[in-house]
Amino acid sequence: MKVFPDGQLLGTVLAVQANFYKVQLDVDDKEINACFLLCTRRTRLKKIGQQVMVGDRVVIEEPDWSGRRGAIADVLPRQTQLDRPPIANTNQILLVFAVAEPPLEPYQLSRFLVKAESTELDVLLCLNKSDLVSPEVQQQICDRLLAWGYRPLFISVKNQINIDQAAKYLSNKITVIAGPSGVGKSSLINTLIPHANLRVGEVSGKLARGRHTTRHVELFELPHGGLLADTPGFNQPDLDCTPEELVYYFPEVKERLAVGSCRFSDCLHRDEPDCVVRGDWERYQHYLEFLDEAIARQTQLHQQADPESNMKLKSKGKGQSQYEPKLESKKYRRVSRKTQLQALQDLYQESED
Ligand SMILES: Nc1nc2c(ncn2[C@@H]2O[C@H](COP(=O)(O)OP(=O)(O)OP(=O)(O)O)[C@@H](O)[C@H]2O)c(=O)[nH]1
Ligand SMILES: [Zn+2]
Repeated sequence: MKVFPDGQLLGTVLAVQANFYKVQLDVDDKEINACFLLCTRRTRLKKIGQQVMVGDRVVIEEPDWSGRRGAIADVLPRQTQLDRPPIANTNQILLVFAVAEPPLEPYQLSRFLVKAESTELDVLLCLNKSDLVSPEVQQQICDRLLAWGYRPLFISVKNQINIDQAAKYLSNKITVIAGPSGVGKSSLINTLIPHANLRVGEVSGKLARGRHTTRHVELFELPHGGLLADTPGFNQPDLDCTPEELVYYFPEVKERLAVGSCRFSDCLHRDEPDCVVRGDWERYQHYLEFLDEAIARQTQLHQQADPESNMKLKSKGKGQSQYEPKLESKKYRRVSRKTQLQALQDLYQESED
């Protein structure tokens, strides 16, 4: 256990309930069983408005070992922050799809991938139920996804194929699992973490997923280190990026943009001349469809906002000012972490609808 000279301890918040935080203390020795304390938040943190989230790295003071209690004295700076689900320090998203039952739909997979990429976290792709298709079909799917810029891991929870490999990807990281309904996410979590006890194959009433249960975010500890959070099943995630950002969420196009650039800096890669993106790559049609959505969404937002929202007030000196169109600089502006990480929020909202 890491103990600071003044008796402080370091740990990770696994769950928040009412005003209590379940904190897993860091242990140096893997043989020692993880140690949990139920903690409160120091008044000083409340006063400065410092929230404590699931996933936060925290400093614990005054541990009471017999009562398994402690107090959170400080929160270390967050590396990442998802707002819905509210989880700090997530490293990656594990996208789970099935090769069959339900059938693998390229358009739906593409949507999930773009949504996941928009968080700017690492994206892992597991294709479950590989027991249901031949090795030849798996190879075809694999070749196709390689061209999309992804190397999928074929697994079968039923036949315990490649589960160790999947576990390796997750070790010592904080991972959020996502994917459509019925692909085997709960089955995978249960096989990775037997004590998680998620109910499998029920349409409603699942732990933390049912319509009528209170949203409860919890990180489950993986046996070989690392933490895993479940997300509710959802079928069509909403894309909420801007038209300019969209293209960057297709890994197979990033290469084209790395070696060349379009004639127009605000090119949306539809019918503009001298465009390096337009071409015969498989998901170009998906790109065009998602782009239409993003444009429609942006137009709607502009209409709701101030009518002068696409104009900015420019000072002309001597107290005078005048409206001018805003420059299209968004494409080269890196989107703020917060905006990117809000992308997963819809997964939660939609499942609650
Ligand atoms: N053939 C086969 N069936 C599987 C496999 N993994 C899970 N299943 C079955 O697929 C069904 C759905 O599994 P779940 O784990 O509930 O799927 P889920 O992704 O958690 O579904 P939601 O909770 O609706 O999001 C269950 O009947 C499982 O028994 C597998 O590897 N092969
Ligand atoms: Zn272009």
